[in-house]
Amino acid sequence: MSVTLDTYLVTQEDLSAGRTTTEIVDAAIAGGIDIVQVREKHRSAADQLAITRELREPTADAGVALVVNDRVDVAVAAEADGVHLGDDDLPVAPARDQLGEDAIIGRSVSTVAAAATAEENGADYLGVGAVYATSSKDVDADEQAIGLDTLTEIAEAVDIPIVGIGGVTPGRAADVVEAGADGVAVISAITAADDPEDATRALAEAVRSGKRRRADDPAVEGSA
Ligand SMILES: Cc1ncc(COP(=O)(O)OP(=O)(O)O)c(N)n1
Ligand SMILES: Cc1ncsc1CCOP(=O)(O)O
Ligand SMILES: [Mg+2]
Repeated sequence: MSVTLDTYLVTQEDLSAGRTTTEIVDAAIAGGIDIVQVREKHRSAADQLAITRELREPTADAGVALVVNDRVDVAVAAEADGVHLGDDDLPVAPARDQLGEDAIIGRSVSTVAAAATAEENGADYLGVGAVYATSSKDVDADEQAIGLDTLTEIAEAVDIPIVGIGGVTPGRAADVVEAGADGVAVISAITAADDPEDATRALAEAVRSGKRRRADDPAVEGSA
């Protein structure tokens, strides 16, 4: 499995100022989004399935990967490209058994040890965070923002791609990528933006800028 992860939209309709998830995703596709995760945690499985099915054709037509948060069963039923799994979900290996070798399976981590384990277990990519404080997800009191230094340690510890998530904005995305992420995952930076299409473009430009900065860094092996 190989997937582009530069810009990654995680959906959450209740942050979209009255617009539907499909409208937000359509705008993100127009702005060049690479991958979309259906994360409508307060909706029923039936609703999650309906939303994912509605997004199947437009994402496939645009060459945009479509994954489902938490629910392997919804991903199978909607013929999504994969799932994004966290600590409370099915482990990677049984999810792989159900979804197949070609499925995209992402795993959330916030420590080097968890990242190494997820890689060993066959995850295709890691969602690393929360990098910065966020109000889009309830986090336990002991789960503070991990910051860029921990993200760099995780990036250096694994060979699979990682995306930084949590409080990422167009103004911060270049720093996240320069610190070692392959891309950035966001909810509010696109979903709550006045113009989600423009916000997606701004994120993509910031990711390119972070990659240029990393390539130019003499501390990075093989750079100029
Ligand atoms: C890309 C990406 N990274 C991390 C997460 C967080 O997943 P999880 O820890 O399972 O929490 P919920 O999103 O399920 O509340 C993610 N969804 N996507
Ligand atoms: C789902 C998730 N996992 C870690 S932080 C987060 C929320 C990201 O939302 P935002 O981009 O609005 O901070
Ligand atoms: Mg989850």
